[in-house]
Amino acid sequence: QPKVLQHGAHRVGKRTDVEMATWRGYGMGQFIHWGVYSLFGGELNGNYYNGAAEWIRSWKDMPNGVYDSAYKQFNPSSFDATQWAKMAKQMGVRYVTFTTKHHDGFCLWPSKYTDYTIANSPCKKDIVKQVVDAYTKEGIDVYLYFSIMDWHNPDWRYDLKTKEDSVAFERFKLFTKKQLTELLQQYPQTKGLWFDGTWDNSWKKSGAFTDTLEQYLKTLHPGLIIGSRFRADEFGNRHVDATGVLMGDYEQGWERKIPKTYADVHGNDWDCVMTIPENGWGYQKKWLGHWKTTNEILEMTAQCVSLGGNFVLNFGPKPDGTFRPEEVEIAKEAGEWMKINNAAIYNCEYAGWEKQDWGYYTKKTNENKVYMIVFNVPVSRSLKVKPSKNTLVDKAYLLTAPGKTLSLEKLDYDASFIQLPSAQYKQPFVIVLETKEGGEKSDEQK
Ligand SMILES: C[C@@H]1N[C@@H](c2cn(-c3ccccc3)nn2)[C@H](O)[C@@H]1O
Repeated sequence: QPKVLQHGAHRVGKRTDVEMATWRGYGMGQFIHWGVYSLFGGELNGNYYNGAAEWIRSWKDMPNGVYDSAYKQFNPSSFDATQWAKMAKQMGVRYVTFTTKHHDGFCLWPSKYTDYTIANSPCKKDIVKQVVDAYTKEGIDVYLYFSIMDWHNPDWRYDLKTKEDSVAFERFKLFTKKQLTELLQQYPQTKGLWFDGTWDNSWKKSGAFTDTLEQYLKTLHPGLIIGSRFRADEFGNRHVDATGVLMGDYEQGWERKIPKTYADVHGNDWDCVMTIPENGWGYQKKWLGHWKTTNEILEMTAQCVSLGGNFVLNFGPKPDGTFRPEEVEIAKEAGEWMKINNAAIYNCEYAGWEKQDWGYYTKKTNENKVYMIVFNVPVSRSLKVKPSKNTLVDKAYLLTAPGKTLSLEKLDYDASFIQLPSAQYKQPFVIVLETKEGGEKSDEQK
């Protein structure tokens, strides 16, 4: 493979513009999966599909005709985008990613390029517009999810084996470009596009097209943010090109998984998208397996921010447009915690301090402040703190009690103990460490 790629990454390292700096500081986001699949909720004739509910069309027990005519029942009587946006605002999320078209091809906006849209359902509302407008009004940035793979479009191909395949896929690529143009022109508040359904050979063999299309979209919409799941290089590599450079503005591979260490993120921007049940993004009548508690979700949020990323939690509204009670409760509880502690989540980054058992460090961007987000108080109530080299702790206090300085008992090897007052620690809490330069010079600085 040649040293210089024609259609690989065009930038090495993070984007340095203000739009990406805003994205980097979000901390917490919301994903929403809503569409025709929500009507089924993972169930048909009393049988439950044991895969992800939004994939129910691919279930062997789901006749295509049954699924493909179901949009005629899509009539969310209780849909209220303002209510959705207010719930999200209360939760403390700062961006939302909303499904405009999932793999099934049903468009939640009145696209001119297919009849399989909300305009031909009983609902008729421009759902995408209502969501974009309502969330933007609440001050939450909107990103649009778009599945390249489109099971409804007869020109979609999983692979390009014949001349006919290639002719059809050319039509499909043009259709895709037109729909994306439509979305950016009709919903200009959009800050980015979240692509999915790009793992098949047909797309991997379209590296040059993905490069040209991404550049076209960014010209159409300057500042647009697109993750690494969109592109392929001319050799069919995805996410990382043949020379090992990320293609995209952030690493978009962290779906239902969180990096273990900072090394795992390879210096890229990234976010993790996560479901509340173990799997399944669209509404599911019966959540199979474990559902995450609010404390688990807060710990995942802290974990992601501590490793320089954002945490995005998915909600799957019911066909009537309301949320499950469990989702409403999680949004409320998480919001109560975020209201008090969001300083340790918003506009924070990887601190680079040695991880301790009590929880996670985050560092306020462009400030000499490190936060300890404490989830596990040891029976000794002594929290070990070991700043990075050439950094000293000047002052420590609970975020909720800035006037009461916590004492640090010095230990060997540049570490200290913070002795917590005896109290009941029922909630995760935050300690603020005001830092200053000093201590032993790091190897590089000698
Ligand atoms: C954000 C999530 N991405 C979609 C997805 C993921 N996958 C998938 C495909 C191959 C391996 C592992 C996961 N298929 N569809 C899910 O349906 C949901 O939209």
